[in-house]
Amino acid sequence: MLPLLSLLITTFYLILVLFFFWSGLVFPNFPLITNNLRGLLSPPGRPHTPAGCEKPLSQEQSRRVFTDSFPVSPASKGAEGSRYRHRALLRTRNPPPSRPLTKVALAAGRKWTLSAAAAAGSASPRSWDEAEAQEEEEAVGDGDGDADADGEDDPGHWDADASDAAAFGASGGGRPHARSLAAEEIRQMLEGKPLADKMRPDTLQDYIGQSRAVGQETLLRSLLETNEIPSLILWGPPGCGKTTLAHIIANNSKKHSIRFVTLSATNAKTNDVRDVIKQAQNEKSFFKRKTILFIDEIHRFNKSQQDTFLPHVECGTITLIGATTENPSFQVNAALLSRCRVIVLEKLPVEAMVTILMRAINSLGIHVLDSSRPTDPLSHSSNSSSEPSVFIEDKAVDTLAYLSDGDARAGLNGLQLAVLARLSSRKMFCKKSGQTYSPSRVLITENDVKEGLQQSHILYDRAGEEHYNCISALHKSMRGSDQSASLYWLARMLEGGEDPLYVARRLVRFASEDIGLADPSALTQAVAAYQGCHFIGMPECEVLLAQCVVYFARAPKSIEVYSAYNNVKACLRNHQGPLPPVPLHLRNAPTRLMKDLGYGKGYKYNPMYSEPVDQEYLPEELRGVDFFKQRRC
Ligand SMILES: Nc1ncnc2c1ncn2[C@@H]1O[C@H](COP(=O)(O)OP(=O)(O)OP(=O)(O)O)[C@@H](O)[C@H]1O
Repeated sequence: MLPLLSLLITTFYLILVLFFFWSGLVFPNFPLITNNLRGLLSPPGRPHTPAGCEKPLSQEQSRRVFTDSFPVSPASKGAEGSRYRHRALLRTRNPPPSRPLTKVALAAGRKWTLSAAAAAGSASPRSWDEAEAQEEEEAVGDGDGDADADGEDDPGHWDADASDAAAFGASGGGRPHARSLAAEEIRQMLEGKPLADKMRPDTLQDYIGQSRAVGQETLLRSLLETNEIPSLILWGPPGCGKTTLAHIIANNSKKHSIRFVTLSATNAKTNDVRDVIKQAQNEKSFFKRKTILFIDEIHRFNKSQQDTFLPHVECGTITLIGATTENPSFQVNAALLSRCRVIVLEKLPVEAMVTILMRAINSLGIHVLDSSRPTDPLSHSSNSSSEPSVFIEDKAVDTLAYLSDGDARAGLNGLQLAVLARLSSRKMFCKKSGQTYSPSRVLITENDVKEGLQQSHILYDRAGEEHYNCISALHKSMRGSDQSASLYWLARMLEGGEDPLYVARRLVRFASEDIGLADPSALTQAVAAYQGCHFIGMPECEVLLAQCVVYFARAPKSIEVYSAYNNVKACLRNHQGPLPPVPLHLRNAPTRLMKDLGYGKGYKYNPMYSEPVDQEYLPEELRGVDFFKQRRC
């Protein structure tokens, strides 16, 4: 009886455990893995069709899905990341029939075309949209880099980038005309994910500019090509391509079975880092698999968090790639810095910006209008298509390239906003008129792109290095009596959102440090400007600061007091032993006792003398020292 009972209990528990595994409660990936394991084990003649997949997967695809089913990093949110990849692979097999035309469909070597998509009507559009919405949520929740660097991107999308580049000659700066697309199609393509993200290149061939860092002859390029990735700190202004370079390295390393894990210092905790390191150690010891850890905005980790990486970078458990907009000499631990190669990425030059913008414009199917040929595209009726074509002035592209100030993200997103705004306003007009829509063409002008960019092109980081760079440039321009440069740096800070009181405080200091007694009223001016800023605030106070800055640039300069005072400070700091006592005759004697002790004795009260008074004011041992002439005492 007893053995039967224990057999029953054991069987019950076994069923319970199996149920938990199967339902994914204990190990959320289990159903996914078993589903795909079936595919892996299925005989070559009978390819396996996983749930949700219209067509059967080949054995190789099943194998990829199977291995990808395991969580690889906390950044990929474990099971969620693998589900994402799973769906992504399904997506390549089952393109959504209802999905609007994406740039995938525009490029040569496209994955599917509009008509092909329309023909493949069996997959449920509803479930497809739901899956996509969920994926987008996950991508937002995980942070940008997670999705990108862990290989969780939509393969259809990213694969298309490479073919886009091939189709449009991405590295060339020319402006080939794109295939005409209807405005509505373009609008749909632009909605959702930012254009900058959609256009992120996958390969070094598509990575524009930055030739000093990753040009043909550079060491980094050869290291990347041979997949010998050293620990790196990528330093450069926003939107210059740091994350993109990491994304390219990630793509490359995946081909060589190297794990690439992404964390962002804005939301990752020390424990997340520890988890990654632990996993990297396991991978290294059990599977001899390397791990590259990409930390976006590494400067946001404090010194002790940065210390966590040190021993693991040192012993090669992880290869660290950090991205920062801040000067790493100040923001990254010296010990960590000495173990990494610092790659300085620069603001993208205008030509590179034009190339990047043209790649996007072409992929959107927008026509560039040559301003040297004065034709009015709006006056022509549309061609064969019932919808209008979209045009952009070539000078609008140039302006966008100039104004985005080397920030490709600002440029691409500015383009996206300009096009969307133009297309939406056209739509509104149609609604108001209440008439049937008559086909016309849409032109994006220079003004549209300026509005699209708005203020975002002014590069100014109030909390970071740019703040110090600009105030230093202002100070030096005033010292050098260059009034135009002084005004320029002032405006650059104020337009970038700098606190006017911060500038005013610097002016108070400048009045004494650089003008000093050459024009003592400078200090009055500066204090008045400070108070004026305090009273009226921005934007009214900008002219107060401008007046003060120009006054200072024009004023005579003297550092006499400033340097003499520095000499005194140096004298005090260098003094050996106890400081000399205050001479008795200079001491005040408010009480009888003090008088009896000799305080104030022999002091000559100057107003009582008609002649200059011969009296010592310095301590005995400093007699005769002139701080205005000599530094040593
Ligand atoms: N060198 C480049 N070639 C082609 N496209 C680029 C390049 N640099 C940037 N881009 C485009 O600009 C977008 C933003 O670039 P990225 O995210 O790499 O900037 P970043 O330097 O990491 O900026 P941040 O410091 O603000 O994170 C990319 O998605 C890509 O579309």
